[in-house]
Amino acid sequence: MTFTDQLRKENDDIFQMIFNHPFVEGIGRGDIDKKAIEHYIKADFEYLNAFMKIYGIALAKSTNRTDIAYFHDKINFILNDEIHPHHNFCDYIGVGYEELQGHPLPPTADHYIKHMMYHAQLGSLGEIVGALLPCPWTYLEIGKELIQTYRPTEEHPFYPWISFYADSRVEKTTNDMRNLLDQYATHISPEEKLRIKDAFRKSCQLELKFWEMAYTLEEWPSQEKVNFT
Ligand SMILES: Cc1ncc(C[n+]2csc(CCO)c2C)c(N)n1
Repeated sequence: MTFTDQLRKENDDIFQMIFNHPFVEGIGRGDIDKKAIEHYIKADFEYLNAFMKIYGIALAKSTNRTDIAYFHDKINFILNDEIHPHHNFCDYIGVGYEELQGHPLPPTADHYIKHMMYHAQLGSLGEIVGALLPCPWTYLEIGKELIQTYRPTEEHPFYPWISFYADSRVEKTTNDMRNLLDQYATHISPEEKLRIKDAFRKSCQLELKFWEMAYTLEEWPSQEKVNFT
C-alpha cells in the first residue's frame, strides 16, 4: 500500500461524511438553497486565491523542473478553468460573479486557508502537498459519486459542475499530487510522516466543514447577530 493509499484509508470516515453532506447531496439532486450557494462562492473565490498563493510557495520549495512545471501549470488551471464550476453556480442563482468577489471569509474558510498557509510557511514540501491534496481528491470523488448515484444528463442544473470535477483533468491533478507525495514519502522520517498525516486529515475535516459553513450560512459571531439566551 502506498503512503497516499494509507492516507485515503485512514480518512474514509470523513470522505463518507462529505458524500452524505446535505449541500453535496443537493448538488446531486439539483436543488440547493440559493443563499447557501452564494455563501459558498463568496468564500470559495477567496479560497482559490489563497490556493494559488500556496502553489506559489510550493513552487519556490521545489527542487526540480518537473515539480516547478507542475505547480506553474496548476496555478494556470485555477485561474482559467476552476472559474467554470463557479459560473455554473452563479448562473443557477442569477447573480453576477463579480458581485461575489472580495468578501470577508467566514470562520471555517479563514481557518482552512490559514491551516494550509501554516504548513506552507513552516513545513516541508511534503507537508504542503499533504495539506493541499484533499482539495482535488475530495472533489474528484464527489464528482464521481454524484455521477454514479444521480446519472445527471445535460439538463441537470449542475451538470457542468459535476462533470468538471469528475473529469480526467482533476483526476490527473490528484494523481500527480499523490505520486509526488508517495515519492517524497520514501525518504522521510516517521516524525515527518506524522506531520503530513495530521495536515492531510485536518484538510479533509476542513473540506467537510467548508460544505457545512455554506449550508448553515456560517458567520463570525457579533453582538447584532448572536443571541445566546
Ligand atoms: C473548498 C474547496 N475545496 C476544493 C475545491 C476544488 N479545487 C480547488 S483548486 C483545485 C485544483 C487543484 O489544482 C480543486 C480541485 C474548491 N473549489 N473549494
